[in-house]
Amino acid sequence: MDRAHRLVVVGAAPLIAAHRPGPETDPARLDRHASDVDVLHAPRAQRGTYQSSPRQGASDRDRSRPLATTSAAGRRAGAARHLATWRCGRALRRRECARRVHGRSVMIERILLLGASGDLTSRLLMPAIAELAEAELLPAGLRIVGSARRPWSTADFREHIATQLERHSKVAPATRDDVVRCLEYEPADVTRAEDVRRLVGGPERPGTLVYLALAPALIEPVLHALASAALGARDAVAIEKPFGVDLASARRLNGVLRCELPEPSIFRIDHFLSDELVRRVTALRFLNRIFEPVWNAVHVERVEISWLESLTLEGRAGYYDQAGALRDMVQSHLMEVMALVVMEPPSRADAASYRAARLEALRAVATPSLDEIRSRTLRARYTAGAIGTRRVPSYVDEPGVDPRRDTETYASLTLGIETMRWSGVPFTLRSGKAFATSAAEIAIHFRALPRYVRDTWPGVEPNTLRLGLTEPYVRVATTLDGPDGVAESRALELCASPPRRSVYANLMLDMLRGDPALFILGEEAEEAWRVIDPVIDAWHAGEVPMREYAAGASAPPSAERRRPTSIGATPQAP
Ligand SMILES: O=P(O)(O)OC[C@H]1O[C@@H](O)[C@H](O)[C@@H](O)[C@@H]1O
Repeated sequence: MDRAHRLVVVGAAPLIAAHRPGPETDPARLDRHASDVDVLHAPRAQRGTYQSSPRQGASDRDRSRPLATTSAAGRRAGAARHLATWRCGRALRRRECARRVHGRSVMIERILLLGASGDLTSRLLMPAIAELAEAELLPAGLRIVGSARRPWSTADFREHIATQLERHSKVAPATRDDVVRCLEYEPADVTRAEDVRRLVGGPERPGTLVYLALAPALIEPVLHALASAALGARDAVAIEKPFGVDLASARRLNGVLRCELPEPSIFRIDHFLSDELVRRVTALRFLNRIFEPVWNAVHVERVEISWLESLTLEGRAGYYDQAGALRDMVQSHLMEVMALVVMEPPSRADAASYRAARLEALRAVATPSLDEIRSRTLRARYTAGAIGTRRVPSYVDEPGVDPRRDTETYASLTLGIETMRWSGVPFTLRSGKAFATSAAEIAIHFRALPRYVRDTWPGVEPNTLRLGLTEPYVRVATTLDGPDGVAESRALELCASPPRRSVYANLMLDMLRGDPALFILGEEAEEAWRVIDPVIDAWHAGEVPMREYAAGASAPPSAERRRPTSIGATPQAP
């Protein structure tokens, strides 16, 4: 349905209340209902705005903006602003949002950090908030309430965060002091509904972002506890990855979340999407005419997305030994990066279209068959070695690792995409820990030139486009006519500007602005698990042998060095 035809019901509160899920609600009915109706953000107990869902039409941001105004003139002005913003596209909207943040008209007035004594809060969240404070991008008056089991007072929490900011943040001491002064602390057991209700507060509370900075095992119980706190239209929830441990658990989490909040207020975090380097892949494709015409199976032979790290466990065995490289990196981050390479240009410059295009890309990934899993996936684990001068023990000897879990520290798989654009092109995703150096990039390998060209100009190489995921480079291997008619390969290199803000500052800012574009949809998480679940099952069943590589290796295990051949459908002729 087009925006011009949407139905706005003023005073729909009783209608909404009638459809709020109760214990007796049939989930199937609710799902059906949820797919054709969106409840817009309007202050609870005031006006309700009820709209038949355009799916592709309205942006999530537009949906989340309260439409209720007090006078006809105000409503007209609001509508004009609304339309202008919608027409001007994402770039302008971003600027407008920045003004709204400065102008204090953002919805989020309080951040409730559950898991406030943990590593994520100290190392990433509070430094991100401090970075935004230094850039004057925090809404004035923002309150930050930390909560964890520790029986701290607010003064204890402030002292703890001040020390952590000194270690992990580069902001000026005055900013640090300002941020610390915004902090409060309330001890709680966040798996208990009454504790969560107390933390969230009653209906008159400020618009609250509930940030679940918690261990994966706590997410589901905490979401159930949160369900009893009756989150409202001005609230939002942020959830870190991994989103579930398989398809079934991701569906369960989505079920709870969708009963509580509209999709644009659920921020499922995949921090790679907020990384300015990763985001460049869509800018490169959609803001330049020269790439899009060759971005398809006619010209591209294969695509590799690699994320190799020199990091090892870094004290995270408790989590990592249960996850492994496939769940930790491939199911979430690399599948999302692949979606950015695969997706069609969004039909509009708004969050809803952008997310829908990513989701469609993931939907098109073929579920690998057992034969494909045997021949096109690889798992491996590091053995003792050295990374530079650092001696590294075998993964199985690392503290906290249970060798019976058979956890991989390197995973690679080659997938096929069932679309007209990509049919037949193998996409290889690989990630691993304990390599000699960190190397992360997207490599688009173009098809070879016709044989007579290769015969006439020896040395001619097919083009490869490489995008750095941790370094701001874009390189294209090109060929020139060298002396004596021998082809010379040269790299055209674009050195893009370094990122402006840290990844967590970006994602925190987007949440405060209420912009969900760079957060994953529930269905995206489910599609990624659909692809990965059969691989996990086959690996557990011993269908693919565990290989080894020495810590400090400079390349993936040798079994993977073969080029993958066409996958799924027959490739189109070059
Ligand atoms: O380099 P970044 O941004 O920390 O991202 C990589 C990390 O991403 C995390 O999500 C993974 O759990 C880590 O294992 C990985 O090291």
